[in-house]
Amino acid sequence: MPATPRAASVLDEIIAGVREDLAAREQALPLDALRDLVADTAPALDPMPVLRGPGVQVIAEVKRASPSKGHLADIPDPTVLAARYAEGGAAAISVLTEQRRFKGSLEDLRAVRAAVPTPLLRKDFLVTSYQLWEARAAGADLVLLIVAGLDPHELAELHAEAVSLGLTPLVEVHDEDEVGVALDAGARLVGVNARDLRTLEVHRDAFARVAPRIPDGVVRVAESGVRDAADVADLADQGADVVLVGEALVRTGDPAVAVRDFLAAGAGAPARPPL
Ligand SMILES: O=C(O)c1ccccc1NCC(=O)[C@H](O)[C@H](O)COP(=O)(O)O
Repeated sequence: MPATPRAASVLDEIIAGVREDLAAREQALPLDALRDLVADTAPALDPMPVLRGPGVQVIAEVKRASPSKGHLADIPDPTVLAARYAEGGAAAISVLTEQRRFKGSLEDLRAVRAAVPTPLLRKDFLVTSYQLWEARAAGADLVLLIVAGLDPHELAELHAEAVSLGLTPLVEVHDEDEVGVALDAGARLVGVNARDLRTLEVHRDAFARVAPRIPDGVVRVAESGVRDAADVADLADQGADVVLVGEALVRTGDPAVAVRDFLAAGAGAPARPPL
């Protein structure tokens, strides 16, 4: 009997849209021209020394909307929010550049780059080398690579190319099995996303379950569903080096104060030793 085809997950649908938009951009700006832009771009910053701690560090996200929550916040000028994050002490700023579901853009990333000196993460669904070059040309220092969105060979290739461009890849996993794939690709910065990108369910126990599989010298990031300082303190106890926070920060009255509160809640965490 023929196997029943698997239903497309939310992640599959997002990536299909990303590939369509990407094709249009590649048409408008061929890779050679993009490489020329990168040649004129300042080298990427290395966020790893700060992300190792001591204390839980914060990656603060510029996030207008999401597939799970819809509209989150009006962010007419992302540089204003980014400046508040930097003032609060964020170790890095994540800028969503996916347009269809998150209402972000590469223009947001370029604008934030021009406004703050903090390391920047291009938060998107990266599936091709072209997007790494785009990230670098727009001033990103880090890129997200999602294990569930790539086959292991593609992941390893993109990881190696990102590193050769000076980018620091944040390799995202959701379960224990994906940790092995991330490490095989060379990951030194692993994010455990509490949100299952296939269903959008948030599993609050994900970090506690998955983090023990991540070796000691690898920096561990807890992603998604962090609501408040108490969550940061719990994640610190579970071995998180970094929290990546979107919704709670874009919805708060004062993002600088919120980042400071999160840093204070995780201040006791020890530094992660080098690998
Ligand atoms: O946020 C979503 O709904 C989402 C859905 C599908 C793919 C990715 C998604 N989010 C990307 C992220 O990783 C989060 O923006 C990030 O971890 C911050 O999460 P939160 O603090 O819960 O806003």
